[in-house]
Amino acid sequence: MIIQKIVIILKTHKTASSTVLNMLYRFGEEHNLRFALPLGYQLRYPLPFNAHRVKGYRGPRATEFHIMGNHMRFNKPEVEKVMPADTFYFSIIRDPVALAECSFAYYKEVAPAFRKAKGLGDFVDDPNKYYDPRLCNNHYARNLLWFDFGMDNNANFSVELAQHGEAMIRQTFRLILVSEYFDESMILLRHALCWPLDAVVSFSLNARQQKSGSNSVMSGSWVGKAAMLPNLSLTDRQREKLRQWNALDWYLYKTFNRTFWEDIDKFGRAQMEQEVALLRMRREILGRVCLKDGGKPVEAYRIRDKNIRPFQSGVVKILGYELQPGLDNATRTA
Ligand SMILES: Nc1ncnc2c1ncn2[C@@H]1O[C@H](COP(=O)(O)OS(=O)(=O)O)[C@@H](OP(=O)(O)O)[C@H]1O
Repeated sequence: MIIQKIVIILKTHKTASSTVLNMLYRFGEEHNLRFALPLGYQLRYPLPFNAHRVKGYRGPRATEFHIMGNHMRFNKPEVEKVMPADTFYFSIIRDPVALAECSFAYYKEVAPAFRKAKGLGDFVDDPNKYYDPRLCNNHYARNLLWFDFGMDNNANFSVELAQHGEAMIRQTFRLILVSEYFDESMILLRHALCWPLDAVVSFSLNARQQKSGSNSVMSGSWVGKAAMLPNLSLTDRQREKLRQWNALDWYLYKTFNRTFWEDIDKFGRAQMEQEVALLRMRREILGRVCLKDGGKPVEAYRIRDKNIRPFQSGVVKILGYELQPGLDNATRTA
């Protein structure tokens, strides 16, 4: 089996995709691979991807890139101009309810549909009161996965449409990972790419600080702002309504979740358990070596090295890691 070095991840939003992309960056750097990076901010998102947004692009297949993974709205013909024909396409999905919670918290001030809603529950009780499909950035509020895959997130749900979208995805993407089963996803990915286990060991990035009062990393300044946190609590009925509101995403999630477990059955459940256990062990060892306080994510201001502080958006805090002091350079950059 040959190590696959030419890959694209369609970096869907709020699905743990930054954690995955970070691994691709690490693998690419180790193997001297060339990245298709955005010319400026992002790859034209939320507009459909255009090859000219890639730094160093000089026409169809003029420059061979190995890895592409920044946020984009998928647009196959343009992607094919940048990436070689034997590129391995994959992506990652997340339960639309969890995705909506994360998106609401993160894009509360960015998506007009979320801005006026007091909480996610209010929003979903009457989404049409808040949601105008014509307004920029409202795609964060409805069928965000479907949108990122390049399709119309405002289309009315029908089984035919959903199946058509599914078929388009299957035609191009060899693997769809599932955020809720991140470790199992990493094992499937590493086998599909013939990568060593250590290439898929990672620490979760972009975690959102969850609740006030429940976390030992809380600080005085944070407690003071807790009242501004968006209300994300949902009843079972509201969860169901969220699935209906995001019916296209819900279809994708159910369908590809099924395929994911079929793939695991083909791989072998026992083998999967063994590899997941190994992966977790490697992560724990690395955490003890590299991260302070056993690797517990902390608020950005606690991280002394400003270069590794996580990007912040909205009113929720995005957590990062404080490195173990005194790491030698080789360990630090590995
Ligand atoms: N390994 C792993 N397993 C499960 N979940 C994980 C993992 N890594 C990141 N995350 C969660 O993914 C959310 C951030 O997603 P993204 O990195 O895709 O966000 S972004 O679109 O790039 O801004 C964010 O979710 P929330 O915490 O619910 O906001 C992260 O906690």
